[in-house]
Parts: sequence; structure tokens; C-alpha cells
Amino acid sequence: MDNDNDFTFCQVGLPVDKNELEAENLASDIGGIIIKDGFSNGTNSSQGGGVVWRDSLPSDADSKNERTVGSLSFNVIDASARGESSGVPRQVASGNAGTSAKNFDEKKVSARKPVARSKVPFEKGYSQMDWLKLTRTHPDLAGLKGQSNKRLISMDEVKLHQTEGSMWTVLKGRVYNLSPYLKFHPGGADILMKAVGKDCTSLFNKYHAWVNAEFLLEKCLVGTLDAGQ
Ligand code: HEM
Repeated sequence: MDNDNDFTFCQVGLPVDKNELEAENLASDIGGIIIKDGFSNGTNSSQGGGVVWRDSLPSDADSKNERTVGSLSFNVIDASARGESSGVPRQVASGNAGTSAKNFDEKKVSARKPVARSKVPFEKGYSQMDWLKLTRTHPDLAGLKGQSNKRLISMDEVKLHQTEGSMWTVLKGRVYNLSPYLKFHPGGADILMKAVGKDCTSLFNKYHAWVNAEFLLEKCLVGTLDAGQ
């Protein structure tokens, strides 16, 4: 096997990105990182007032660095005690090394409201399983009465079939008799009536482009739409 083309054998290289190198240099120049809590009024952090964590004890070298480059410090504020209910942690960041210090609040991300689904509870005996059983056992769901389902059908003929037992629709260039499926339609029979006598392809795609109608209505096929009409 050619390992060059197999990503599982990819070698992870050293950072060559210019920005990464710059970030590394900058990090080594920073005098120290201090995390303080927001409760103590300890103004002198070097005495440990409110310091939650610091990356190193101030040594001579570190304080020299602090004078030339500075340090980064973060104040950690517990918002829960103030009864803020956003659930998003508030954060205040401050830097004193010439880096532009900005206070920021994380914006609340508004979750999209889910679209209301309008599935209709099926009547007893009209589940999708019941439909599958019926398609396997019924001899003539399309109502062909011996006619071929390979013939071309005009739109005018489709419009004529809007009566009980013979309700035709066009879906993706195929003509189906919807009558036997009406009561099994999970969206309800009423809404499916909109498809009768018409080409329902765009309505179908609007509601559920993912539904495999070719399979579900296989036994309801009466013919192919004559597109030349
Ligand atoms: C013509 C063949 C059609 C077939 C075979 C069919 C089949 C289905 C199936 C299997 C579902 C359940 C989908 C799911 O659970 O994700 C469904 C739901 C639904 N259908 Fe159809 N459908 C057809 C046409 C239409 C048309 C023309 C309309 C609208 C005029 C429509 C409106 C709906 C609605 C509103 C639902 C419920 C949506 C939902 O679950 O969110 N259907 N249909």
C-alpha cells in the first residue's frame, strides 16, 4: 500500500507558520500570566490579593520582563452570585503590556426556533407498516385494470381523475393514483388533496424532499407524464 496517500500516516511537522512562530516568541517575552478573582479588593496582586493562579513566582528575570514587555492578567468574575441567568459565563480580560485591553461580554447566541411539524396521528390500521403490507398484498392499487403503467399520459387526462378511487397526481414526471394512499399519508389526507389533478412536485419538495415517493407509491403508478403536451 502506498502510505503517501494514506492520511493515517501523515507526519505532523513542526510549526512553520510565521504567525505561530511570532506567537511563540511573544509568549516567551511575556512576564507572566495571572488569573485573579473578582471578589478581593487586593489591589496589589504581587501580595497575592485575589490571585487564583499565576504561571510563575516573580523572580528577578520575570520582573525585568514585566517592565519591558509586561504581563497578561485575567480577572475571573463569578456571575452566578449576581443572579445572571444567561448561562453564558461573563468574562473580563485586561492586559497591561501595551496590548489593547478590551472588556467584552460574550453575545447570547439566539437558538433558532424549530419549525413546527404537522404530522397527523394515523388512524388504527393506517400506519406506514400497514401501507407497506397493503402494497405487497393488493393486486391493483393503481386501478389499472390490466392496462400498462408504461404509457404516456397527458396533463389533461390527469386533471380528469379527481374522483374517489381515482385521484391522480404528477410527481417528478410520473403519474400516480393517490387514492389508496390518502389515509396513510403522515401529513394527513386533507393536505394531500392539494396534489390531486395537478403536478405536486414543488409542493412535495417544499414539505419533504427527502421522502422516497418512488418507493412508497411504486404500486400506485399509472404511467409517465407526456411532457410534450
Ligand atoms: C405525493 C406523494 C407524497 C408522499 C408519498 C408523501 C409522503 C409523506 C411522508 C412519508 C411523510 C412523513 C415524512 C417524515 O416523517 O419525515 C409525509 C409528511 C407530510 N407530508 Fe407528504 N407526501 C406526499 C405529498 C405531499 C404533498 C403534495 C404535501 C403538501 C401539499 C404533503 C405534505 C406533508 C406534510 C405537511 C407532512 C408532515 C410534515 C412533517 O412531518 O413535518 N405531502 N408525507
